[in-house]
Amino acid sequence: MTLFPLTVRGAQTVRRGRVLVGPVDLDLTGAGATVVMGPNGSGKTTLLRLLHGAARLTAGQIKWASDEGYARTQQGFVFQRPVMLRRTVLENLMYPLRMRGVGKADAQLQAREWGERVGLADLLDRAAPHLSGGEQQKLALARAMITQPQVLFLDEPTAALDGRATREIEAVLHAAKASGMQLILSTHDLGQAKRLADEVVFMLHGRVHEHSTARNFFDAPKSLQARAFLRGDIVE
Ligand SMILES: Nc1ncnc2c1ncn2[C@@H]1O[C@H](COP(=O)(O)OP(=O)(O)OP(=O)(O)O)[C@@H](O)[C@H]1O
Repeated sequence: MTLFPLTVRGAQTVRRGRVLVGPVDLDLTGAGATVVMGPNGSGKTTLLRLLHGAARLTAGQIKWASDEGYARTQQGFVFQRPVMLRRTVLENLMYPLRMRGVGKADAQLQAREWGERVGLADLLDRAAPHLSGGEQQKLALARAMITQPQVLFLDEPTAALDGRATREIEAVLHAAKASGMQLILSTHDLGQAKRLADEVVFMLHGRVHEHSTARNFFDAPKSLQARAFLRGDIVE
């Protein structure tokens, strides 16, 4: 069962009388990687959380093509700052599988495989909170992917990382895309957006300002604000 298209109509989230995001209308067809861009405070994180069902929808609708319960099991989320269990890397990787009733031996086997895939094979017995920032983010990525969700949300997944860790994480994301996983990620890193995006959602003041193919967005942005943003100017 496919989750796409995702249909968003008049979606809005309000906190203490202030509109954080919306109203947003958006149709995502599952075209590989959707990169959400925009200046600080434009609502990227809130939009991702809304689409994932982690932020409360004050008005409007967000509908996946499949039923809601199934859609929930088919989504992973990687936060900007990873949240680790105070256990070993292996146990962190096994956790989502065990939660879904996978047997211990099988979970361990898959956890080892995924640990290897993201370059953590030598650190499986290390306490997760003792990993470096880059290692923790790789663990968070593997832990979100281990259940093989159809959609993976990533909120600035490499914001605090150096070039090498960023490259390694992007390699995992390219492999995920190639395997058919849909990515919806926010990033400040223009280079990363160009490397990963199939389409771009450009946010401004809590609204979707532009939604187009990556090629059109980077080569011929429609709005003045998007052009200014791509030039590195301050956009208000
Ligand atoms: N829990 C909250 N309570 C009140 N206001 C919030 C909350 N979370 C976010 N906001 C506000 O909502 C707006 C959108 O924030 P959001 O974090 O979604 O933007 P962003 O584009 O991800 O920003 P950045 O690039 O700085 O991470 C901002 O004005 C922010 O201050």
